[in-house]
Amino acid sequence: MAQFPLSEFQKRPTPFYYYDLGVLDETLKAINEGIGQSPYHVHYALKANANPALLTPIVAAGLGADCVSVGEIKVALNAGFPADKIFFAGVGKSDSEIDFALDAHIGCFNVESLPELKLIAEMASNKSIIANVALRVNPNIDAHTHHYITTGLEENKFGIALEMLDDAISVCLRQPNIRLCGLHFHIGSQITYMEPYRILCERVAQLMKKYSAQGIRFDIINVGGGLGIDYDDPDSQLIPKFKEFFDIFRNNLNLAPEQQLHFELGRSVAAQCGSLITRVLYVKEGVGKKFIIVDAGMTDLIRPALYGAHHKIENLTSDSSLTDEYDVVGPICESSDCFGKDEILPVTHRGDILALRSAGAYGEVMAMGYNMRPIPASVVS
Ligand SMILES: Cc1ncc(COP(=O)(O)O)c(C=O)c1O
Ligand SMILES: N[C@@H](CCCC[NH3+])C(=O)O
Repeated sequence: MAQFPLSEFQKRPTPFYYYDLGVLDETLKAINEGIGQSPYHVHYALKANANPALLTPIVAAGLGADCVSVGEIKVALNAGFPADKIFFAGVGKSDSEIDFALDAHIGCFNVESLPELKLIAEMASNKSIIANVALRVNPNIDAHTHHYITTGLEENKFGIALEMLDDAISVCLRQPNIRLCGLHFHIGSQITYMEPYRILCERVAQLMKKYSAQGIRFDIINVGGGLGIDYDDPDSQLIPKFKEFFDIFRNNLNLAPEQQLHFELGRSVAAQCGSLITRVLYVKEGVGKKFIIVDAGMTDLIRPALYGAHHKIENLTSDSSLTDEYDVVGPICESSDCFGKDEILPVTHRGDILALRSAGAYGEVMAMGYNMRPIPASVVS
């Protein structure tokens, strides 16, 4: 069971994000143990959570940074990620973002289209520098996850279609200011079923074979992120099974000598160390149901409203052995502002403190000010 500093919580205004750095440390240890002696490198996807309190231990554990905006690159640099371990992904990098990233000498651009490639080449040439580039390939693999967070299908906007990869590679080889260092893939997020990763290994191996026959070698193969976590029962698997995940690649993808395999993990690094802590404002009787109205809303944690996601809800203060059934809802003027329907919880009262678990990833970073609400604070221990 997760431990919460409850007396500390009771003194604070709610809602706020709480991060347990002990859980994060265990997670980072499991990542490094899972990698072992393999030539694998994990880049933490800052989009999951860019809170500096989390980034400090992530830098210390030796992870690189996967960024999707200049804002994230700046946060990564401030947190101490070495520039050459910062990779810049994203389907719509603006001119000013490319300009900043070139000047910062980041490690690599994960390029998603031919026009973007040509722009980076032109801007690098104007600065007389060489940009490292990995081409993001759309491998047309179904990740069997929520349709909003699947990214590796032809119908998705991401990456360069397999049919166009030859063209993109020849553009790279012709451009003196581009150094083609890798191929990049990312098939989706919250993937709990490992078969799509095995299929990805097959696709990668086919491409490596095809291009090595043409004398083209990639220093880096980047297979993206996506490893899912257990939202239903976080305590049964607080630390994701990283070794099993890396083993899929160990068993299905033979790297060439000196070749590195890169991963961009976000959710599996940050989710389980975080909870959204909220107070019960009212317990309201409806027709045939009871509502727990809490002071956190979809503005603080949007995943339930956006994806129909469910975060485990725990009442941290009730000591009742009796339970009741409730819909747990927030104060926002939207019917989708609902954290759980027909939740069985200990009998709950005004003032009780609830934890919405597994909220360390895509929680605080996605908070917004709708209804003129403040962005929640964060507390670490
Ligand atoms: C290109 C890319 N890399 C890495 C990630 C991180 O994914 P996750 O948080 O599922 O590990 C994402 C988000 O899905 C992404 O789009
Ligand atoms: N924000 C999403 C995942 C998107 C991942 C980024 N490509 C979530 O909360 O699950």
